Order: sequence, then C-alpha cells, then structure tokens
Amino acid sequence: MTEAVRVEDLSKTYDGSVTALDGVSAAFAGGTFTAVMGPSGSGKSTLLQCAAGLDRPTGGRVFLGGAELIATTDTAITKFRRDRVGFVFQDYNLLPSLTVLQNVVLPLRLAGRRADRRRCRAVLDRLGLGDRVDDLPEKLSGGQRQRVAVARALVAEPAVIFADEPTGALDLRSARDVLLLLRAVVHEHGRTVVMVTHDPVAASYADAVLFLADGRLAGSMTAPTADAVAERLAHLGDTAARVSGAAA
Ligand SMILES: Nc1ncnc2c1ncn2[C@@H]1O[C@H](COP(=O)(O)OP(=O)(O)OP(=O)(O)O)[C@@H](O)[C@H]1O
Repeated sequence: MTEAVRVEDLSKTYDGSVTALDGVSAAFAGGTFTAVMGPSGSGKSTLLQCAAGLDRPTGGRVFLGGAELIATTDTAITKFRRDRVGFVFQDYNLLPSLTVLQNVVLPLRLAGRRADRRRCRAVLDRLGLGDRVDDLPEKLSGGQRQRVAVARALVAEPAVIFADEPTGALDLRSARDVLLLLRAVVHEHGRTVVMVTHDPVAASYADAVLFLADGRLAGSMTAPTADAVAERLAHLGDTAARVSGAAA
C-alpha cells in the first residue's frame, strides 16, 4: 500500500514556551480513513496544520504523496499544498459571494490547473448537490455546505484530505451523512482522509484512530467502536490530568 502522509519526529513550540507537538511520528497509508483524537490542547489541530503545510513545524519532517514538504518560501509551500492537500474545516470556509460550482472550481483555478467544470459538476452530482450548483452557500443547510467543502477538497485529486472537526457544527443526521460521504470517498474512490474529531461516534466511521496526549502519540486503535474509543479517551484524560496535577 502506498503511503499518503508521513510525519517524522514532528515538533511545534509556540512563543518558545508552549509545546503543542513533541516528537510525533506517524504514517497514513493511501486509501485509509484515520481519526485523530485526544484531550483538548493535546495537539490534534497543530498536527493537522503542520502535516498540511498550513503551519510550520519547529522540527521534524513531513512527506505528502512521497515528496517532502520543505519549508523554502511561503509561495513554494502554498503550491505544494495546493497540488497535494485537500482541507475540510468545521466552518466550511466557502466563499459567500461565489456559487457552489465556483467554490468547487476555485482550488483548481488557484493551482493554475484546467478547471474542468463538467467534472466538477459530476462530483457535485455524485454528492447529491447536482441541482444546487448555481446557488450561493447561504441558501444551503450546514450539511449541504459541508458536502460542497468535501467536493472542493476532492476535485484537485489530492494525496490526502485533512478534515478538522468536519461534523462539529452539524446536527446528528447531517453529521452522519458527511461521515458516510468521507467513508465512501476513501473506500469507493481510494482517497485518504485524516480527520480530527472530539466525537467517538464520528471516530467509529474511520478505519483507525490515533490518540494524542500532551503533544505526543498515546496509542492507536483499529476497527474502532464508539464505546471503545470513549473508554480509551477517558483514560487518556486521566493520564493528562495526573501529569498536569503532578506538575502543578
Ligand atoms: N497559535 C498559537 N499560539 C500559541 N499557542 C497555541 C497556538 N495554537 C495552539 N496553541 C497551543 O498548542 C497546544 C495544542 O493546541 P491544538 O489546538 O493543536 O490542540 P487540540 O488538541 O487541537 O485542541 P482542541 O481539541 O481544544 O481543539 C495548546 O496548548 C494550545 O493552547
């Protein structure tokens, strides 16, 4: 199986004092769906941001689709990211003045690639949004907006789609639709998804869960169930509380 993402000994310190990541090494195989979980402040978003080239790590290396992300210039990093990474955010990040189709085409245009509108329409169609292509985002429900965001992440055919709390703003039913969509993106279309979530039910849609605590890897689980994930998280919380209690 090809490797979509690898991080080696990744560290990130903010303002020279807050250690958000402390030597994290992990690999994500192509065609897999992984959830990243851990207590608040454990470094999940920082891991995603650094792996996606949205933030610069203090130390360590990042490989996406077999190529190393080298921190040369911001322009070079942006180009690298546009070619290899799709991102889905909790708050959708759609441009309000652009239609659904224009939002989906945008990453291709920004990357200087041919914007094949027919293919973008086909992706939206497959995601159940074929009759909404000319609407502005404000006309869509949260779940529909997030499906547009997934379509936008898909069209550039990235090595990996990073999703940070993609269901955090959705009701239960819309959340389930988006999770099923992400799972289909992986299992039917061979994409790779790495998703940060707080929700054990959301994590149970993934093939595997990676746990973080205090900026370090704190274990993993394959074929996760919501109950097993919740149980593991509760113990991670205990450990974090014990460590910070001891430090206080
Ligand atoms: N821009 C920043 N400046 C300073 N400190 C930061 C910054 N971003 C994150 N941190 C700190 O780094 C640590 C890890 O933050 P991060 O957001 O990665 O955790 P998280 O696990 O995603 O948390 P949550 O579940 O609450 O979103 C925290 O202590 C946080 O306060």
